[in-house]
Amino acid sequence: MNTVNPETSTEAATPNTVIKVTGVLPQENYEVVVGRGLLAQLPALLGERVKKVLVIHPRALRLTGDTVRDELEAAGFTALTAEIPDAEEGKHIQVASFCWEVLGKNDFTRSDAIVAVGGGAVTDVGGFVAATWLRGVKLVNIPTSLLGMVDAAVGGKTGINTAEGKNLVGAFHPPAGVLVDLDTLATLPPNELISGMAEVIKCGFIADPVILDLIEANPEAVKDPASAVLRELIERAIAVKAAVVSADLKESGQREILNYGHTLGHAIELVERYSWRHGAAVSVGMMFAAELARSVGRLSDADADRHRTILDLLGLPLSYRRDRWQALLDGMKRDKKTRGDLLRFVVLDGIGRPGILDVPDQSLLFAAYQEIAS
Ligand SMILES: NC(=O)c1ccc[n+]([C@@H]2O[C@H](COP(=O)([O-])OP(=O)(O)OC[C@H]3O[C@@H](n4cnc5c(N)ncnc54)[C@H](O)[C@@H]3O)[C@@H](O)[C@H]2O)c1
Ligand SMILES: O=C(O)C(=O)C[C@@H](O)[C@H](O)[C@H](O)COP(=O)(O)O
Ligand SMILES: [Zn+2]
Repeated sequence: MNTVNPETSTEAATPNTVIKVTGVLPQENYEVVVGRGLLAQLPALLGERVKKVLVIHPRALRLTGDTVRDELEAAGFTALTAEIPDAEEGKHIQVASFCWEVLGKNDFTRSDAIVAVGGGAVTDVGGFVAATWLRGVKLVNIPTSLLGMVDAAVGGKTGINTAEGKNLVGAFHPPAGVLVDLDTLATLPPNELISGMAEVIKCGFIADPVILDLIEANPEAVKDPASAVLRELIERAIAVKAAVVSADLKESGQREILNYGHTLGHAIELVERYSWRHGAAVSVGMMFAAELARSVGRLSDADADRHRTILDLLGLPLSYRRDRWQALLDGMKRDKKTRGDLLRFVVLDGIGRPGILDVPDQSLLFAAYQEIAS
């Protein structure tokens, strides 16, 4: 990891960083490369057996998608693009079906590949298409949002939404590699960068307190896509995620900690019909989890209050509508961590000390919600 003096420095001349993800099977091992100008690495990542590549990208990133296709064509691949609806609209069964149709009509075989280029929504649905086409073909992720870089493109969770909730259909399908090209952040809207910071902060709370210290010391530098401090945060967050998924790819236990703030967060996204950014919803979800942990005596006042301080410092939301409690509760019941009637939450016993809280008593949840409701 490139530790830097953050205030003024940029990271433009920093060499690429490689973070390894390991698994039980050989195909679960891959590298996340962080740097600039990384497209040149794509042909080697795909390998010589791959002849055809489908580049899946959102409409909003047509230029980037076309650039990737052209680079692949120049390297001798047959490359096609599938342009899909932007953001959460893309995480839909009809979009997956459209991609399957393109793959079928163009005779994609098991030795061909998919490259997902875009934010987390695109790597989620592109990954789902890769996981399901012929029961699994090679996938390379090129995340272009901060959230995609630090979280969605890494770890092999792929999926789509259904009318009942977020990510309810999906598969674990690790990519063959992830190219985190920091050049792509130049065009990312500021609110999307802030949304991605919520997942970075999540990694700080569950595993790496240095992340929190860096943000508190440099609240402006973290919003600058060229800053050295942002790069260090990206690498630290990826390192947290890589370590967790290397230990527990299929979420049989430890991986649940990456869901910190998501039980309420996903319910807010559903209630808001996906008009909220994922990171914004997770921010409120972390506030809720902190209040819950405080209320049962697991988290100190100081550590719970630090949630408010740091999320507020970046302008992330801290509260949600009081009158939506019942709808939120209904949404939370469909969370994947739920077992029967038992709602389960990732909570902290301290910064960097995540655990699970089983909640059979809904009045406990309601009381904690009152602390963040507006
Ligand atoms: N699979 C996982 O482990 C995992 C982890 C975290 C989040 N997610 C999922 O990721 C999604 C959120 O990802 P997101 O925040 O990247 O949202 P997103 O994919 O909707 O992208 C956000 C917006 O930014 C635009 N965009 C992306 N890169 C850009 C760029 N470089 N320049 C200009 N515009 C750009 C997109 O087109 C979109 O409009 C959610 O669906 C969430 O559930 C998945
Ligand atoms: O990788 C994981 O595991 C996570 O939980 C990361 C989350 O940030 C991400 O939003 C994930 O998609 C949530 O997964 P879900 O299983 O709760 O749908
Ligand atoms: Zn998330």
